[in-house]
Amino acid sequence: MKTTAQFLKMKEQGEKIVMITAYDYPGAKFSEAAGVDMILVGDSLGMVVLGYESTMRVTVDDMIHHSKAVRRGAPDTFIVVDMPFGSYHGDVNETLKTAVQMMQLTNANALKVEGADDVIPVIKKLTDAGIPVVAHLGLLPQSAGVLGGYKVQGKTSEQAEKLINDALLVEQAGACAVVLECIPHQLTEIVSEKLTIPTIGIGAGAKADGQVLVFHDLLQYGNHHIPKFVESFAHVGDEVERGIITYTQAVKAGTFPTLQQSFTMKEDELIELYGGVK
Ligand SMILES: Nc1nc(=O)c2c([nH]1)NC[C@@H]1CN(c3ccc(C(=O)N[C@@H](CCC(=O)O)C(=O)O)cc3)CN21
Ligand SMILES: CC(C)C(=O)C(=O)O
Ligand SMILES: [Mg+2]
Repeated sequence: MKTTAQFLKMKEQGEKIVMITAYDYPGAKFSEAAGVDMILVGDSLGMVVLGYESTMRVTVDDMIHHSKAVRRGAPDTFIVVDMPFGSYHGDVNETLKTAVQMMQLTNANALKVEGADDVIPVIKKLTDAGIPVVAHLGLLPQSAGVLGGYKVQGKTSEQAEKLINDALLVEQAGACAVVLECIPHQLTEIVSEKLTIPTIGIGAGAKADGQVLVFHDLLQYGNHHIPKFVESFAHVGDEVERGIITYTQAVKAGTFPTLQQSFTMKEDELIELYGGVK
């Protein structure tokens, strides 16, 4: 398993960091086998796995449940778990308790929190308690209600300046990496140069130190809206659809199962049972 120190070294040496989200045992297993550097159990699971319209209804228990499965599937990969909406904005001691519970029950390597400002003390508190924290700036899905939807962030010089400053603040607070979501590529380049810790981009261009994509987006698994910044490297949904349609047709037509997929009783046992009549 890679460590935060190794991620720093990868940045120094210009080796890209590959991150993918995973939400269950098989997804984690495939990801580890493919050799990704980090897995994120994202609260995006609320949308792509649980069918909610946003990430706002995902709970700490949801995150723990899925993260445990991911750890079982990827025992040797660095796992980051999202703290969900509302779980880190109360009293900072309460947040630490929640964070400790998430770490202990899931055996994750780090937790991720969205934003700067009020979240800076949280990053400090968790880091001081020994919990590695990944920060998340730019488009903050947990604040979409306030930001006015899933919109690109940091397009004006003023917004960009605030984001650069926030990035420096989360680094100072102790963050071990920072996710940059949906910002102009030029801003990603500036932030990545200014920081010592690695930047992981999503919709943030090529200059981030690493990239992250949602499992179901990059594999096109599901019929959800796929954001513009995604490249789909496979079309798993088409295969799933084809497979289930074919199965349905086979059962209806009586072509499945055949003797090949059946269990057979020996002839003498059958004679015993029916007196030789089938
Ligand atoms: N399936 C999925 N993929 C994600 O990357 C993702 C989630 N869900 N849920 C949580 C957040 C929300 N994210 C999103 C979702 C949609 C857009 C999107 O549609 N953006 C518009 C551009 C908006 C603008 O014009 O500013 C697009 O056309 O891509 C962006 C980020 C990223 N995260
Ligand atoms: C989009 C990524 C960075 C995330 O936070 C998630 O998947 O929840
Ligand atoms: Mg998230």
